[in-house]
Amino acid sequence: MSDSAAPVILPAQPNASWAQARHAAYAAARPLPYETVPLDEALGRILALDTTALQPVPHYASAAMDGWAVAGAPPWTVITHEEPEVERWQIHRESGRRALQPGEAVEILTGGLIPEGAEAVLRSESGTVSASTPPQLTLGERARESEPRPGEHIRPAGEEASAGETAIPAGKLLNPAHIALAAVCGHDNLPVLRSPRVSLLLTGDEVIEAGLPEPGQVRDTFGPQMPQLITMLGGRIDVVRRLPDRLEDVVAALSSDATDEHSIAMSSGDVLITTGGTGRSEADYLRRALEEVNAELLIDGIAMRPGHPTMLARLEDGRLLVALPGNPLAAMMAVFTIVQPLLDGLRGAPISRERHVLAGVDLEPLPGRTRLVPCSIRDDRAMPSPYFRSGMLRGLAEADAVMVVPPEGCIRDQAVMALPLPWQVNRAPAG
Ligand SMILES: Nc1nc2c(c(=O)[nH]1)N[C@H]1C(S)=C(S)[C@@H](COP(=O)(O)OP(=O)(O)OC[C@H]3O[C@@H](n4cnc5c(N)ncnc54)[C@H](O)[C@@H]3O)O[C@H]1N2
Ligand code: MOO
Repeated sequence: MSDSAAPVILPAQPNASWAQARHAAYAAARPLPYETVPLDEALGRILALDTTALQPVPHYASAAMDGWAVAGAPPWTVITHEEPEVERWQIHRESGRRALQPGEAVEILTGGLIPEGAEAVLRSESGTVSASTPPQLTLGERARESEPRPGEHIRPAGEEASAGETAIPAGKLLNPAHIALAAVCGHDNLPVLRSPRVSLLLTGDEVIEAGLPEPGQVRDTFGPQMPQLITMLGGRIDVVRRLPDRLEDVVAALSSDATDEHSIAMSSGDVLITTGGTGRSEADYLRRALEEVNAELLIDGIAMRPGHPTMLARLEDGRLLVALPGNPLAAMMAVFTIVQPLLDGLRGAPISRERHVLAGVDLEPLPGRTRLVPCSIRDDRAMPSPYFRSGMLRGLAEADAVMVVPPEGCIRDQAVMALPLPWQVNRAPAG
């Protein structure tokens, strides 16, 4: 967290509703301080300060077409310069070297300097130059009757922005066009809000990282994808660590006091994300560890399925901690429900928006619980996947979105909320 940001005090939300949990996570975040990054690293970041034009844009009056800058009425005497030997990069300056008198013209390239006195640019295809000395320029057969109109094909200086004018206001989520505009305005770097650093702490002694697990073991589903998923959501992973299922190791990883060599160095991020161990069994240490480090619980369980044991806490030093359940689908749904809005808030972005879909089937009520169901969109209807249980991944892997089914259920053709998947936001919806 930013040192300057006062923590938001929220009442703990035991068994918060799904919507409360999302908003509490967003509200718990305060945008981080800004940093300055080169233009090619600014894409997707939030602009921290207004970007002004450092000089007029464009910064000189130039030709929009290849041809001749002309003054007065035709025919024009084409002037040439005495010193044609110029370096290649200066070629666009040549046309502006001396002022034109009425009845004169000078060759000009697209982007070339408009000389003083010029009134228009005549396109090369609209003019004919005689072989005489000095050469005379007249309108060619292909010229339009009114050509050239006053000011035609001249891009005036400052047409897009004057010097000092705000070209991109603070708070914008920077897209490629913003970056290009910042370059044109003369910037090499941009001030952007710092991306939230995320430390990922994976628990589960039964979890293996490669090969085929034996009964009682499971393959790790978080390590190979969660860092990239967090990156897609605008975070930056600083460490990924595995913790043994032992209270003192979990406490050490969360603690900013040097309880042992694992302290803070393991998890220095603005946000800590843990996986597993959220339960109340003898083997689950997360709750006890949070108590031991005096964490303030902001969300203690969410009335949703899957993912109900999810927690959000603030550690004494201000870092935020999201405890994801160990079940693979439950953890992913908890990421969409609270990690995404938390990262939105920390990076100064608006809360990511849900969309609406039409339910493709009736879904039974589940009193008191919101269900998050992977679905595919077929014929504009959301069809829930049969692989929706908390340990299953096939449903999400094939999904186009996640339906947010309210506790009272829904009927076919009813509009229900849906979460777009972070890896699909740039794709057209499936039909
Ligand atoms: N008596 C109760 N038992 C359980 C409840 C309950 O309310 N009462 N809730 C169930 C639900 S729902 C969930 S979700 C889980 C939450 O459990 P934990 O967060 O403590 O997670 P673990 O017990 O550590 O693991 C659960 C499950 O997930 C597997 N796992 C863990 N890490 C990974 C990983 N990196 N990759 C793949 N799979 C992982 C782990 O092996 C377990 O099978 O509690 C239920 N029980
Ligand atoms: O809440 Mo658990 O996450 O249903 O599987």
